[in-house]
Amino acid sequence: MTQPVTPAPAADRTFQVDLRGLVDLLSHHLYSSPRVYLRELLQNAVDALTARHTLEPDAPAGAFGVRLYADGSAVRVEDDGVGLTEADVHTFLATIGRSSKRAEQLAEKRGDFIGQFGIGLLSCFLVADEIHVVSRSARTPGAPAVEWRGRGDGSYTVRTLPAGARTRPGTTVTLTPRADAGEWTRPAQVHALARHFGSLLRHPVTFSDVLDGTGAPVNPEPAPWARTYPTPGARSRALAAYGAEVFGFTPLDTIELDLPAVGLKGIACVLPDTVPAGRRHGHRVHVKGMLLSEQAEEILPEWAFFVRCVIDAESLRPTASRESLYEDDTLAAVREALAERLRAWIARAAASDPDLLGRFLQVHHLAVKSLAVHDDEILRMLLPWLPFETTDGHTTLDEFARTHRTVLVTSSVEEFRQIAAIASAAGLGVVNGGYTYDRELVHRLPEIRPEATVADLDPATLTAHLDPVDRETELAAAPYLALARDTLAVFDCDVALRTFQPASAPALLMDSREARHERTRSRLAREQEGGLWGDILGALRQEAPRAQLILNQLNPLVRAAVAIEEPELARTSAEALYGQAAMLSRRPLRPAESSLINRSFLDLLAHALRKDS
Ligand SMILES: Nc1ncnc2c1ncn2[C@@H]1O[C@H](COP(=O)(O)OP(=O)(O)OP(=O)(O)O)[C@@H](O)[C@H]1O
Repeated sequence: MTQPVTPAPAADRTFQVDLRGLVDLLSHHLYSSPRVYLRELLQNAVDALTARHTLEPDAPAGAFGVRLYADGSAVRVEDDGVGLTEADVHTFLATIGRSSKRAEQLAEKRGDFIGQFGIGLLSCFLVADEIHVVSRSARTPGAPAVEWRGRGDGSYTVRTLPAGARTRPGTTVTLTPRADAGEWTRPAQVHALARHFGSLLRHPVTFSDVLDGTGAPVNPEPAPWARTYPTPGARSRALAAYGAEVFGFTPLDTIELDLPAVGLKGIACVLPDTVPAGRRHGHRVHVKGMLLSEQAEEILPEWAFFVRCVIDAESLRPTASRESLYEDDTLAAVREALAERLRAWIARAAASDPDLLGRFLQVHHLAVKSLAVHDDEILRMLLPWLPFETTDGHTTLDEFARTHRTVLVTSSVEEFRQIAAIASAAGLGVVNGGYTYDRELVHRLPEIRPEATVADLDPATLTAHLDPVDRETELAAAPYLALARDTLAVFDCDVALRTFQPASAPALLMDSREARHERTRSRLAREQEGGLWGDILGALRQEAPRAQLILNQLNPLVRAAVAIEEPELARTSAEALYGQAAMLSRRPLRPAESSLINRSFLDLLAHALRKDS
């Protein structure tokens, strides 16, 4: 008997990490641009100040700060923050993915800090091969100052410094940029980046150009919404000026945003120009003053594409790259609350500032229409004010409904073009329902104006309402109509004679897109007769609806045409009437139609010249 083989216990092993590869991956592939190294250094310094203030709660607000220095050959960031002991350096600085900001025994809450992942410092390898840190801990005042040098290959050294090396608590990080990173580390650029990322930071930050000895505060003033102003007018002018400075346009209006629950403040700038529907703009998002993203889309719903915002929030969570926000419940609630704020602004304008509302709708009616389709409240507030194309020109629906008890609406722009002139001559009020949202919105008018009636208008309905001609005229015109039908048979077009206003319109071409598609399909089925496609297309066949050319008996040209005796000229005149009516409908012409228009024009010209000679 053979003994069962007992498998040897599996040995526990540990992943091997190629440090150089890991550092390269995190530092080069997480961030969008090398410039973020400065944001990460500033953020670490600011987080260290936050920890220091928690440690020394009685210290005055501006007691601890951050100082940046650059001279073209080095960038130095010095802070009066909480600092590090040698043990801290091993644990936090030298361990990728370890962050002091997650440690549970901390008095501060994790939410007090901007950082949390323990990888931000690696971004320094985007511009330098070595990170040099000197630090003294405020938590352990007796501990000596410590020096750490971390290199891009994953190696590092630590040593304690002599007692006099750094007397005050805090940390200094020095980078010696690589030759290829000069663009990001020259003094003027460091200053510009510090202002870009740090202009709203709440701790004092200064910049010094060591070469020319100049220095300047990076964030000399609080955020514009945190300042006090002599009057409400001065406040709104200052906020608009700030919007113009950051976005490069003068806002049509500036909406203040304030959500105390998440410590969010900021402004929404209403764009002064139309934006293509659906195109979303990025917003500038600061967290605890630090600029995280200029292109954050996620703080507002899609319909809000008529504003760009600058916000500063306490409790939104950035992702590891820091260039977007975590999609969590807080973000969803913020989005909802900000949307509510924009709605309230629209409601206020509709209720009490018709001038502002008019300017807003002139530019953004498309955005508002897309919003009104899904939002009953906006629909109720704004539908009467929205502009539509109608047989009375461009007008608001409210105005239009006042003169037309029954509002007729077409389902395509083409149909509107075909029948607008005739319908308005007959006293009918028609709205062009062919543009996105328009037909749907017009049909909802009775919800807010119960006295209004809305009905669809299609070409067939209108044709039925055109007056027939008397029997005698019909008989006299029969030969011409037969010839015209024969000439236009290639376009599947019937020809009829009616009387309608305006008399100046010689002919109407009644056709719809569906009818044209149906005719194309039938034609293909005929061409493919017998084949697989012929069977399939044939099975789908319906009675192919025909186009209709309706000639206007009231029009002098038509009267002259039906009396033409010369058959060639009669054919040409029918073609010319068809071509003119097709052009008036402004739909794209088929190649056969374009050549028909060409041919009939040249024939008529030749005829006229022959007659004159
Ligand atoms: N200026 C500083 N002062 C004190 N401690 C610092 C400073 N800079 C870095 N540290 C320490 O090094 C740790 C790692 O920093 P790093 O920037 O890599 O990550 P983080 O800030 O914790 O998180 P994130 O990756 O989200 O930025 C920090 O948690 C902190 O303990």
